Amino acid sequence: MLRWLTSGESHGPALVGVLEGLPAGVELVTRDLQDALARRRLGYGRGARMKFEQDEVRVLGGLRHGVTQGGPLAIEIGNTEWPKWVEVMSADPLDDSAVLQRARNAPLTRPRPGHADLVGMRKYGFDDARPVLERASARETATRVALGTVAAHFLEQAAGIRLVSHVVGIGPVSVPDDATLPTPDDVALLDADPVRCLHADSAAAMVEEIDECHKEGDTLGGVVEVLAYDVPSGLGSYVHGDRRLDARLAGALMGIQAIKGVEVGDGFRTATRRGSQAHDEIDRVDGRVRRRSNRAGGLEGGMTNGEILRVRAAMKPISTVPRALATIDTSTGEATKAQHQRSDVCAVPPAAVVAEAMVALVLADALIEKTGGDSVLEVRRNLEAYVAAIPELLR
Ligand SMILES: Cc1cc2nc3c(=O)[nH]c(=O)nc-3n(C[C@H](O)[C@H](O)[C@H](O)COP(=O)(O)O)c2cc1C
Ligand SMILES: C=C(O[C@@H]1CC(C(=O)O)=C[C@@H](OP(=O)(O)O)[C@H]1O)C(=O)O
Repeated sequence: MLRWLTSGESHGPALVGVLEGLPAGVELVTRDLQDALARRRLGYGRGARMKFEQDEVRVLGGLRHGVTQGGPLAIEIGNTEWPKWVEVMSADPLDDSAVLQRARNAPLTRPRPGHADLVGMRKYGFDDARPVLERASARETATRVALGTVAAHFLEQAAGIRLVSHVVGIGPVSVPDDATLPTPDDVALLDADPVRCLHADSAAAMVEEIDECHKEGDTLGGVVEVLAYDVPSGLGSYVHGDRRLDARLAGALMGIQAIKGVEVGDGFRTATRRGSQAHDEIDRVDGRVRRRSNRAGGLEGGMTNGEILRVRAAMKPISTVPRALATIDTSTGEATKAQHQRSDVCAVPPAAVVAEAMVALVLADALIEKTGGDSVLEVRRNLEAYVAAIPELLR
């Protein structure tokens, strides 16, 4: 079993991620994590913080001389904004009243609609939204990307599985259904595109939509897609709901801040079709079992079926709307406008990178579940034995 946990606040000293259950022998260097984190910072429409903050990565455990050791992998990502927040986020009490009176330390009492602020204050008994927003913030997704990068290295080295993510919609602009799917070889091209989209006309229209929205003091959401290539057939299971890989992928994707819907394969579009147009007919071509289409997105009965795995996640528009939304002041009960200092206009491109990381973690867990194994070599050997044992007529 592969488990992961993250800790840390948006403006605290650092975020920390722990990955437990990873086999030994995964080759990885700190630079790989830095590159993946840099990819998460890309994207047209991100706010000021992305420009002046860096992700300072340090591997604290589980990696030696560029190879995982089988023990929990611990990764620290320093918040370079920390020096400005030392007082606000101090772990120990502040006892100097002058310090407490500084504006930055004042309680936040104008909860922002669409954020965790209001309910978090009720639930955890705070009279200040600060502790709520610090942990609810999507800053935490940096840790997920770091952990997901480790999982992706494992998947490729143990099983040849490779992933790629891209943006298929921003606001009202969507990539046409028949657009060519990107492959893992397109990652550099996707990184170079401001909205992580290879369909040039759609990408241009998305940038235009972001500019328009920015001018009007508004925000945008969109849809991202993750593709996994060369996934062996038989990861996940139909035998119980919580073992279905589609359920596990949906849970992991819905666990990302601002994700409000998940589709597997053609997803909601499948519901509008007749059965004859909804499924992927089975054929035998050159002695191999093949599908005539991949509407199911590589998943049937909660298991991978050997086709390209394809999942989408819908992100709601950024909640901190510059043209501030109505709220109440929780210290007076009076009507006011929600607190706002700075924010992204659109964070759909980075959400694609985060979604890819979550899919990598779930697939890595499912692969280890199928093969067992304490080292990359053992996982590979077990996977090869499983595949070799599939009867010829089922291959
Ligand atoms: C990569 C990424 C960046 C985000 N940036 C912002 C932001 O700058 N401002 C904002 O209000 N929300 C941002 N969000 C969304 C909020 O974190 C999220 O809406 C909030 O925590 C409430 O959670 P919920 O939308 O899942 O209910 C971002 C989300 C992601 C995935
Ligand atoms: C810091 C990141 O994203 C942040 C996510 C976020 C939110 O509310 O989720 C709000 C913004 O932070 P702040 O309120 O400090 O400007 C984003 O910049 C990041 O992705 O690294």
